[in-house]
Amino acid sequence: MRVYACIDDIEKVARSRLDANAENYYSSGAVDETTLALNRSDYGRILLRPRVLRNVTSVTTSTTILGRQVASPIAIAPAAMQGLAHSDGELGTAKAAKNTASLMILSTYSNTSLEDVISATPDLPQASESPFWLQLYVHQDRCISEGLLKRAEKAGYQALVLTVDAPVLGRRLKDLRNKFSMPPHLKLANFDASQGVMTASERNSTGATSGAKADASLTWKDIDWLRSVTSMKIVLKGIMTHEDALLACQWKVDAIIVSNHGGRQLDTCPSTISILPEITAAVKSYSHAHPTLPVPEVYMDGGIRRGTDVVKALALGARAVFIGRPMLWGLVVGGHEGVEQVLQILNDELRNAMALVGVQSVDEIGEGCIIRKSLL
Ligand SMILES: Cc1cc2nc3c(=O)[nH]c(=O)nc-3n(C[C@H](O)[C@H](O)[C@H](O)COP(=O)(O)O)c2cc1C
Ligand SMILES: O=C(O)C(=O)c1ccccc1
Repeated sequence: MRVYACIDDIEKVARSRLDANAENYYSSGAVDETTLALNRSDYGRILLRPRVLRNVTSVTTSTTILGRQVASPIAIAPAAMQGLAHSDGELGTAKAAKNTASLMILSTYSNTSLEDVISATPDLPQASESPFWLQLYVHQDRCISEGLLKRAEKAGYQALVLTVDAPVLGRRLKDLRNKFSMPPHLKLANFDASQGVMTASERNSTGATSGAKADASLTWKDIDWLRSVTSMKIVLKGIMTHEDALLACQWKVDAIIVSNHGGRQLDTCPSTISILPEITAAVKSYSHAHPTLPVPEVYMDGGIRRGTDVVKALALGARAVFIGRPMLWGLVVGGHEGVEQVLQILNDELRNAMALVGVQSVDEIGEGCIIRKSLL
């Protein structure tokens, strides 16, 4: 396939190839798209400090995520309905995850079943090597979600990622105007028709009021319910305040993802990079107060488009970052090869930025690498 210089070049081509329905669904943020824009522009307010003469002949990006060795701190965020991007859908993304030894979170609302995603990578040595986590939207009928979790555990998923920022769906104006709906040739492959799982369009029209099948009644107590039905590790996706970060510590979840859902949920909430320091500080203070207790790992997503963005996120305390739209753009331009190229470009840029900042390993990336203007 064609070789691209950067993620923005891939995005341009991908967006021109999609029909308006899919292009708008993928690119939109909520309402005025204020948060969507901040997720990008706030990286520009953090500057990098190049340290020199430090021997950077062997820069490595390898790290661990929830104890699993990975080649890079850059991982794949869950995104619904990847069949809109490419006929391979989630199978393409899964293949790219395998080929690049990256971690991938599969969305509840995938067009490929969670079992088929795992079988796309049959040559993994053992289930514990599986690079897959499952994102969960809890159904009003809890039995349906329990069934999904049992299937995921059996198939070899290592963690469940509970998305906590979407009790109702954000108002994406273009989708409302287009009356966005999933094309009839696609299915929500983790469910069968009798389970009454809504399509995105149904959720759009009902999500803010009543009748949606996603369970808006979820509270912190439901973490105990999740623990009672699965032994997978638990990750909360969508934490944006220090209060909720502390609650996540108290509820002993394994990890949190600082995320505002790519600016698609509550518009005018802050960018993730601007709120990350507040979250990592809260988790650190909990850890100091409870030195014998394990604390959640902190990851983030939102607006990562450059290797330098990754350095900034790691400098502010994230252990890993997830990419949403860039993965979708890669899938559009080249199926699994396109996603691989996206990961390749970001990892090349990350290694380049690390060498120029003067560090050889991700552990060396810290506050000393950046100059932070006040972001709020
Ligand atoms: C088209 C699209 C679909 C998404 N679907 C889901 C989903 O099913 N579950 C979920 O937790 N997050 C979903 N997200 C949010 C992403 O996981 C992630 O938080 C966000 O895309 C990160 O921002 P970025 O796109 O700027 O990288 C979706 C995002 C997009 C753009
Ligand atoms: O579009 C999204 O961001 C998303 O998370 C979602 C929610 C419901 C159905 C499909 C996707």
